[in-house]
Amino acid sequence: MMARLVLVGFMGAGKTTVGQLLAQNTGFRFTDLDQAIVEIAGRPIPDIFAAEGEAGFRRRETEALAQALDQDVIVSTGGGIVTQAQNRALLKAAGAPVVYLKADPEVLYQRVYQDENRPIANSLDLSGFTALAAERELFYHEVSDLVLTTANLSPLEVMGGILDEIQVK
Ligand SMILES: Nc1ncnc2c1ncn2[C@@H]1O[C@H](COP(=O)(O)OP(=O)(O)O)[C@@H](O)[C@H]1O
Ligand SMILES: O=C(O)C1=C[C@@H](OP(=O)(O)O)[C@@H](O)[C@H](O)C1
Ligand SMILES: [Mg+2]
Repeated sequence: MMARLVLVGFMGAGKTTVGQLLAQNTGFRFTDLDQAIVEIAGRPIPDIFAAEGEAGFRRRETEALAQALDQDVIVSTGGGIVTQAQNRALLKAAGAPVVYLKADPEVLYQRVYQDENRPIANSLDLSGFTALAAERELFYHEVSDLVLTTANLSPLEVMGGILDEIQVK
């Protein structure tokens, strides 16, 4: 069994929102890796970061990714999924189409910097956030089959853009 579709992209790109919409629209089950990690850990993401460090969170994330890719689900990843070589290898070998949701860091920053559930966004100023996006940019391209620029698109329009290009069935 394998995943139907995987969404990647930087924090705030709409992976969780659009993944949920895609699942509703196609009837497939939905797995958000962050939600899966929180369920297994029994505590919210900032608490995992505080107790286990980012390294602890990344170990949990790789495990959650490997599991989800083996299931019949639509998968939304966290923005840092591509920072680990092992995760990039898993994504490239997954067989499922991987879609990169792309938008300007300025737009993304406004969406997430005040969100207390996103410890990394929370701790960075705009220039740090932009630099981190730039560091990851090549990796998102490396793992993805389709790049969708989401500027000015609503979540429903982003979903439509994906379904125009990829047959999720
Ligand atoms: N296309 C969009 N246009 C405007 N706001 C969006 C869009 N996609 C997501 N959002 C909003 O931005 C925030 C981050 O979205 P989310 O789905 O959590 O992103 P991600 O999972 O990629 O970090 C949420 O408040 C969400 O409602
Ligand atoms: O970019 C990152 O390093 C992270 C992104 C988050 O997911 P979203 O991309 O859904 O915010 C979450 O996995 C964690 O806070 C770390
Ligand atoms: Mg998310």
